[in-house]
Amino acid sequence: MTDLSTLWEVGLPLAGAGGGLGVAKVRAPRVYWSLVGLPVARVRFAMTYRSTMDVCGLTVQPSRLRAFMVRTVARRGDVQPVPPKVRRVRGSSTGMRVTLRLPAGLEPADVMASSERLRHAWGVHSVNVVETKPGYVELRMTGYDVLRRVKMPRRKRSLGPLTVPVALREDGTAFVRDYLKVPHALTLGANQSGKSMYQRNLIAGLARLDVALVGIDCKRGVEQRGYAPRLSAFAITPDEASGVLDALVGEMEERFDLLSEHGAADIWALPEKVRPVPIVLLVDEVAELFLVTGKKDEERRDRMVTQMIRLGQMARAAGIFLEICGQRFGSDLGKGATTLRAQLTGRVVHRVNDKQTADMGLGDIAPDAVVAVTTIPPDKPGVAVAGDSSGGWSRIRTPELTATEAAAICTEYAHLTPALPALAPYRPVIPAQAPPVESIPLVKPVPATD
Ligand SMILES: Nc1ncnc2c1ncn2[C@@H]1O[C@H](COP(=O)(O)OP(=O)(O)OP(=O)(O)O)[C@@H](O)[C@H]1O
Repeated sequence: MTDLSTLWEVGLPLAGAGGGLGVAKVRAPRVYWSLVGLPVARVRFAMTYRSTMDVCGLTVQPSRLRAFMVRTVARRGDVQPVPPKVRRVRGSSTGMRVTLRLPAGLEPADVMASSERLRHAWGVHSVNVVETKPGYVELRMTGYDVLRRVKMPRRKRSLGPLTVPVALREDGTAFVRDYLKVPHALTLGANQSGKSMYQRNLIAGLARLDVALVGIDCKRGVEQRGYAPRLSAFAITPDEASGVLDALVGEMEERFDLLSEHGAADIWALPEKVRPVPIVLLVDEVAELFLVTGKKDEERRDRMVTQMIRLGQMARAAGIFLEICGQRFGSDLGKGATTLRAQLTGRVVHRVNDKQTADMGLGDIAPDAVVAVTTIPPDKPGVAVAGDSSGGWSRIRTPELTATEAAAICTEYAHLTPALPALAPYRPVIPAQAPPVESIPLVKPVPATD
């Protein structure tokens, strides 16, 4: 009887706690990691650090001075190889970060090459190795798959004037679109891969900033219609798109006159009172701009492509940035496609249907990332590989945001929409009474521009 009641009193709470942790592991991985995973990982790391580094080949022979000190001062006969010095270990709600000082003879690439082995040795979900400064690397470990259910980290410091956190990286940090660092970008992906979700997150962030947004969506505006209240100009047909691109090039030339008047290299060097507002051009399904059905279309297509290339080559200094989206972007689109692509150095590639498309997106800037794109599973929409011209890349996933939520944000921040005289003919007309997203009229009749 006593045994039974002891079993009842002790066993039941234990079983309950075990069951609770099991549920937390699946339903609330952050809580589970903070309560169980992190303490275990810390102990495991501390106990196995030296041996793990040794078997991973991340140790070096000690210097002569050190060997001498060990033999004479510490009076030890055997002189052990030296692993990188652990400078800092920090836990977070998603993982653990360890700063290492590399001894002479080891370089960041050596540690990067062993990241898979380190991951298995310490039983964590992933280990990313980042060089923080010469001689130092940070091991960014995640305790669980943070991309399974995306929760963006809280912003600790204010980001720059033209930066938008768009997605979560697999190391638990925010993937930030920074227009001052990477002015023009390309987003690729097959149907249902998550391109629209990426654009929604981007526009939801941009809508809050002091920028003018210009939309080109030649699928009759189906994707961007909801953003209309926050757009300074909106084109839904190739003719309108051509007019908008001409107007943007005209605006760029005027801004260059202003820069040369003030002897400024870019708009950020201008006095605040004359500085024009930055413009972000969002192009949905770029292939629509390349389509031609006759001779007349061909002229318009060539003109549009030339204007986009000009913007890509020169518009950064004038504060005009390109954000282009499509399913594919290769030479098969037509003349000028690869020249334009070369200007778009920020790349985000979602799941694609073939390796060739992954190559189009990342082959020229981060060749190592191409294989990562081909392994994105179809049941994980929104997962993408982001690369930039530095050759670095990371796996990212956007948080879920519905079209209605993105439209509501654009309506909320509609008062920030600047009127750009050059683009006035393309300003969407929004009725005073906010209508349902589907019934927002699009643009005024477009005057002939040529
Ligand atoms: N980050 C994400 N997390 C969860 N679900 C997502 C994510 N991104 C996209 N999805 C889902 O995947 C589906 C396709 O997403 P989306 O419409 O963004 O893809 P797309 O590439 O724009 O497709 P299409 O080219 O056919 O318009 C949607 O049901 C969306 O809810």
